[in-house]
Amino acid sequence: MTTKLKPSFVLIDLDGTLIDSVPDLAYCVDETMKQLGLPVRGEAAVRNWVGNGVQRLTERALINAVDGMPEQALMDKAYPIFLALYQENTSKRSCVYDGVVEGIEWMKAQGYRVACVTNKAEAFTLPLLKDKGLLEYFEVVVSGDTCAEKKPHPMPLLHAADLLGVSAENALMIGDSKSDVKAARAAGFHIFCMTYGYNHGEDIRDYHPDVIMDSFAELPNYLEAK
Ligand SMILES: O=C(O)COP(=O)(O)O
Ligand SMILES: [Mg+2]
Repeated sequence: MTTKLKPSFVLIDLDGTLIDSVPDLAYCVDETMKQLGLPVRGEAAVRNWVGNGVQRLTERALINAVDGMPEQALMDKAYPIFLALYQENTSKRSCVYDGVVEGIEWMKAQGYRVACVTNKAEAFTLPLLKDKGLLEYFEVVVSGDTCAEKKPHPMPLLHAADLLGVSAENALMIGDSKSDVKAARAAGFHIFCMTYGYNHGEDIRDYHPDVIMDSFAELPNYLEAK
């Protein structure tokens, strides 16, 4: 990208973009598996399963694969166990990625409005952002169960625009996965992606975001200053 963008507002994904949440999610997946008498799955596998909400994560953990569905009876047993564990283990092992605070503070200092749009259910999103000191940066938070549809559907992005009271034109999404790219394209947003995030084991470059960044600290290279 040659010219710097001046987006009307900026939406930021949570898992794999702001916060490395996999250590807590993997702990809860493995404890759930143990309680069900199933083999633990480990952090590397869980890393490939995050991004479509906690229900889909639990389904993937049960079948030990990205695609496919478990038996409904097994899911009915597993999901409440996972939810109870994640409620107690939302943020203890999770970390804000280096550069995130610097990048957000830079954007805020330039007058950019920022909001968070995640597929994580609100009951976990708000405590996680709060515990990690990020909640105060966001004017609006749209979670995985806020709208009838999740990313890759554009609905949560457009809903965030509505809540901010601005047109969705010339807006920017910053994410880590193909769901973020697809949702942003469908909503007519610009899309920047982080190299370090979770994308189901695929290289995010294959989905051709406008910009690829290793750190939020690179944002001044791509966004206009005040
Ligand atoms: O899978 C989740 O629960 C959330 O993922 P996201 O924050 O990357 O949208
Ligand atoms: Mg993500």
